[in-house]
This record gives sequence, C-alpha cells and structure tokens, in this order.
Amino acid sequence: MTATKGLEGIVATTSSISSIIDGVLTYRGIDIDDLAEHASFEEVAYLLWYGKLPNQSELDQLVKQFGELAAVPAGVIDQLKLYPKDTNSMAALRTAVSSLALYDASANDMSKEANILKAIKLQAQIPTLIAAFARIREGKEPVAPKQGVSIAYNFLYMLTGQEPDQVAVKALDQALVLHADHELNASTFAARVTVATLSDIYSGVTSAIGALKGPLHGGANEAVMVMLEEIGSSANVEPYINEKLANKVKIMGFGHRVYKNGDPRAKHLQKMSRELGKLTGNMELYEMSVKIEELVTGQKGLKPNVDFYSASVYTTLQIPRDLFTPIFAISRASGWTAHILEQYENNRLIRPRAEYTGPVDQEVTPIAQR
Ligand SMILES: CC(=O)SCCNC(=O)CCNC(=O)[C@H](O)C(C)(C)COP(=O)(O)OP(=O)(O)OC[C@H]1O[C@@H](n2cnc3c(N)ncnc32)[C@H](O)[C@@H]1OP(=O)(O)O
Ligand SMILES: O=C([O-])CC(=O)C(=O)O
Repeated sequence: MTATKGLEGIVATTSSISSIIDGVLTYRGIDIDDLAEHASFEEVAYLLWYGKLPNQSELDQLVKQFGELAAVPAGVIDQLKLYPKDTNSMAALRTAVSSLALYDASANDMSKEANILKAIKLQAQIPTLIAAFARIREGKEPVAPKQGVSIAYNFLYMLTGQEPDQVAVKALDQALVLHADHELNASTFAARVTVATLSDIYSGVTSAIGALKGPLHGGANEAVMVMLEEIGSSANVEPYINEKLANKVKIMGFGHRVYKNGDPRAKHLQKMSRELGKLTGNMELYEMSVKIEELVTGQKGLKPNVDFYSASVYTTLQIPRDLFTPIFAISRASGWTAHILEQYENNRLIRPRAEYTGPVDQEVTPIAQR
C-alpha cells in the first residue's frame, strides 16, 4: 500500500453536480462563464439541487421559500449573543449552524423530502446567521430578513440595515454564482465523508464549514486581504512579494490543486474588482492585485485562484474582512447540500486506508522503566 499525499489525482467518487475537465468548470454541464453572465445565485442553487435550471414559477417558489425560511430560531440568536466578542467569524458560523439542528424537529429525518427541505432551510438561514453575528458583536440588534428578495440583497440588507445598492447586489450575486460548487474540494469532501456514515445534513455542513475555514481553502480570501493591507500601496508590492517568494512563503490566492493553467472563475472576479474600483473612484486595491499577479505569475508560474480578486471585490463592497470566508460559505452551502443529497442517493461508507510508517514489533515497557 502506497499513500498519495493529499490524495492528489485520486478519483474518490462519481458525481453529476459539477465537473472540472481540461480547466473548464461546469455546473450540471453548463459552463461557469455562461452561468456567471446569465444566471442568478437562486437559479444556480436550484440547478445544483434539482439538476436543471428552474422555470419562472419554480424560481419564484424557491425565492419565496428562502424568504419564509430565512429567520433563525430565537434560541440560536440568544446563543450568538453569548459568544465572546472576539470570536472568529467562521468558528461562530460553524457553531451556529451546528446549533440550528437542535431547533429542527426534522434534523434526523433521513427521508429525501425532509433532506431537500433542510438544504433549502440551511441555504436560507446561513446568511441570516452571519449578518446577525456581525451586528451582535458591534452591539447592534439583528435585522429580520426581507421576503421576496435575492439572497445577495437580503444578506447586505441584514448586515447594514439599509436597502443595498443595486451594483453591490449584482456583484455579490455574481460572486455567489462563482463560488457555488467545485467538484470534490476539501470542504465538500468533508461533508460527503460525514454524511456517508448516514449522519445528518447539519453534521455534514458543520464539517464542511470547519474545512472551508482553513487558509489553504476558503480562508485564503481573508488572508489575501491581510496581505493587501500589509503591503499598503502599489509602491510596496514588488519588495514585499520578492521577499516572500525568496523565503518560500506562499502567496495567498495563488495556485490550485486542480487548475494549473488558471482558475476560470478568477477572470470574472478580476473584472468585477476593476469595475467596482472604477465606480468607487478607488483603483488602488485593484492595481496592487494586478501587480502582485504579474510578479507571482512571472516568477513562479502560479495563477490567481477564486480567492484572490474576491478580496478586493468584497472590500470595495465595504464588507468586513473576516466575513469574506463566511460569504464563501453562503454560496458553497448550495454545493455542499447538493453533494450531501447525492451521497445519500447512492451511499457507501467512505473509509480509505493509511500506509503505516510507525515502528513495528514494539512491546509494553513496564511503566516504572519508561
Ligand atoms: C477556494 C480554494 O480553496 S482555492 C485555494 C485557496 N488557497 C490558497 O490560495 C492558498 C495558497 N495556495 C496554496 O497553498 C496551494 O497552491 C494550494 C493549497 C491551493 C494547492 O496546493 P497543492 O496542490 O498541495 O500544491 P503544493 O502546496 O504542494 O504546491 C506545489 C509547489 O508550488 C508552490 N506553491 C503552491 N502554491 C503557492 C503559492 N500560493 N505561493 C507560492 N508558492 C506556492 C509550493 O510551495 C510547492 O513548491 P515546491 O514544490 O517547491 O515545494
Ligand atoms: O477545488 C478546490 O480544491 C478548491 C476550490 O477552488 C474551491 O473549493 O472552490
């Protein structure tokens, strides 16, 4: 038995949800470039769950369900108020999503109907939890979700308590489309491993949030912003990046396990970053990002991934840095739950082997002699 470090290149399951073939990403066979330009996040969530794009009445019904299910149980809000004020935002989301299960009488109902309803409910409630957490830590009351609006609109509305700007809603909606699913990424794999024991959907999504939090995965978008802040201005980019590369420090937002010639989502986020920069009259973050890209690609051949330009996009939308990864979770909840439903449909316990590298032929030494 020989282990493959990080399971690189190992095909661990079949899936009909999203594919990455020759660098092209599709959801249910539709190119991400097409979806990014022509579909809303609600249409994409429907596509991931049901395998086809919704017609108008199916879409209206889903938006209605999201609105009706978006309020979270009062007990969960009460708990959020007890979290320490400096709680990590992804830790808060992980704990809050786990606690949603305590208030859902159908949490352990494994019927298909109950599980799809829980997927819709989780998708509706995750934005509410994040916005409530962000407000509570600032000493503000949570804002109740609105009915009949998009998830992007509702999130910005619940975060600020103000009607959001249409440009911001459009940009966030497109970012949600781009992050919705990505084949067997680490967090989706974690979700599938958890539910393959026939554990419940809340456990699967809680596992996934834990995996997304790390800076090698979803946490990279926040880490990119930390880097941009450290660099401070375009003039500092070159010495900063050269020093990091010389010391073999990873540049966050670059590289990818599967894409070696570039992440097809990054160009959309780059365009958004440029357009939002122009619109707000502040191109500095965009220009710094382009300069970083030139240096990292020039010297290492590494291309930006989905996390790189999302940092400048979200900052231009005035979203606090530590909510970037939770926003990724808002979007990826659709993919996680689609994969969980797919795993239940054709389940087998996921239990690989390990290549043993420890000592052999050892004996128990009596404790007094150790
Ligand atoms: C949504 C997402 O999850 S997208 C990914 C988000 N993560 C990041 O942006 C973090 C930065 N990137 C990375 O750490 C990696 O590129 C990963 C985790 C995305 C992929 O990792 P792997 O496929 O395991 O590649 P691995 O880490 O082995 O890197 C291969 C080589 O490229 C180098 N490398 C990879 N990424 C980077 C980077 N961002 N900056 C500098 N060097 C890098 C590694 O140091 C390694 O070099 P070596 O062979 O000389 O030791
Ligand atoms: O697929 C991966 O390894 C990481 C990624 O880009 C994602 O989850 O969107």
